[in-house]
Amino acid sequence: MAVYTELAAETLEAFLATYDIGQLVSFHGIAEGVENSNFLLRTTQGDFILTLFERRVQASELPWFLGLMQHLAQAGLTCPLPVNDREGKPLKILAGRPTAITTFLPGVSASVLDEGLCRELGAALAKLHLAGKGYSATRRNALAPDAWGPLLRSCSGTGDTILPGLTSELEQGLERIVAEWPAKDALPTGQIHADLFPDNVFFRDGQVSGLIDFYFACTDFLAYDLAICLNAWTFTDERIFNSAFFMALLEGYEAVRPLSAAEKNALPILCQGAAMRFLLTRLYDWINTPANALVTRKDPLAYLWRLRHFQGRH
Ligand SMILES: Nc1ncnc2c1ncn2[C@@H]1O[C@H](COP(=O)(O)OP(=O)(O)O)[C@@H](O)[C@H]1O
Ligand SMILES: N[C@@H](CCOP(=O)(O)O)C(=O)O
Repeated sequence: MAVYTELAAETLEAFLATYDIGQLVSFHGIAEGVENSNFLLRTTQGDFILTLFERRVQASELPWFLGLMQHLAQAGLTCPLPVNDREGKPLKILAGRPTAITTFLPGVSASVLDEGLCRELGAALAKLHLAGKGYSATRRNALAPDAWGPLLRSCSGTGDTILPGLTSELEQGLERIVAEWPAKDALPTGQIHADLFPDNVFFRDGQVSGLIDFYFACTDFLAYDLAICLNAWTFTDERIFNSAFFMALLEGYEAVRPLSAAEKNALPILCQGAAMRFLLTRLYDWINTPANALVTRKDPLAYLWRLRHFQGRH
C-alpha cells in the first residue's frame, strides 16, 4: 500500500458516521505497498484498514475481490473481511475513489526468510488454492502474458536508462515465454492470490497467521501462483538464489496439494513468466509513480536477476 490521496480528519469522521464501527480516535497513512491508498484507522471499537482504490483495480471488479475474501474467510483462512456500512454496503466512494473498510489483522510479516517460513508459506498457498475451489465466479488475469507486450512497449526507451540493453533483453525473453506458455486448459486453474509476497503474509510463532492484499487475485493456473511465490520468497539480497528455500516452499505446497506432472514440467516457464510480470509492472511504476505520493518504488532489476536465473543464465 501507499498513500496517493490525502484525507482530512473531518472528511473521515463524516465517512465513518455512515458505519457502525465507532468514532474515529486516530488514523495514519500506511507507507508500505504500492498500489492503493491505505490508512490504519483506530476507532472506539478497534482497528480497521481503509483502502482507497487508486490504480490498477477496476471499480467494477471490487465486488469479486471482496466476495473472494469473504469466501476464503468462511473456508477457514485468516484474511481481511470487508465491513458493511449501515445500509449493508461494503463499497463506497470517498474523495472520488472507490473505497472499502476491512478488518485489521494482527501479525507481522517476516523481515528475514528461512526454510521453515518458506515451507509454511508453501502450505498456506496450497490451502488458499483448495479453499478457493468453492468460489465459482471468475476474474480474468489482467496481468497475464497478453498484457506484458503492451506493458513493455509502454516503457520503451526507459528500460535502457535503467540498464543498457534491457529493452531488447526483455523483448527476447518475452517472446520465448509467450511461445512456451501453457495452453488455457493444460493446467489446473482456480482462484489465485497472484501477489503473495512476504509483505502480504503475517506470521506468529513461525506459523502463517494471516494473508492480506487480494487486489491482484484472479482465476489462473494454480501453479503460476506457486511460481510467483518461488520468485518472491527464494532469493536473498534480491539476486542470490537459495535452493533450500525453493525446495522447502515446494515441499510445503505439495504436502497439502501435490502437483501434477504437467504442472511440474511447466514450472520453469511459469517462473520465468512470474519474474517478467513483476519486472514489467515495477518498470512501469518506476516511470509513472507521482513524485508527491507516499510510496517507495520497487527495484525492477531485482526481477531481472530472477528472470535470468530461471532462464538458466547466471
Ligand atoms: N487487513 C490488514 N491488517 C493489518 N495490516 C494491514 C492490512 N492490510 C494492509 N495492512 C498493512 O498495510 C501494508 C500495505 O498493504 P498492502 O495490502 O500490501 O498494500 P497494496 O494494496 O498497496 O499492495 C501491509 O504491509 C500491512 O502492514
Ligand atoms: N508485490 C509487488 C508490488 C505490489 O504489491 P504490494 O503488496 O507491495 O503493494 C512487487 O513487489 O513488485
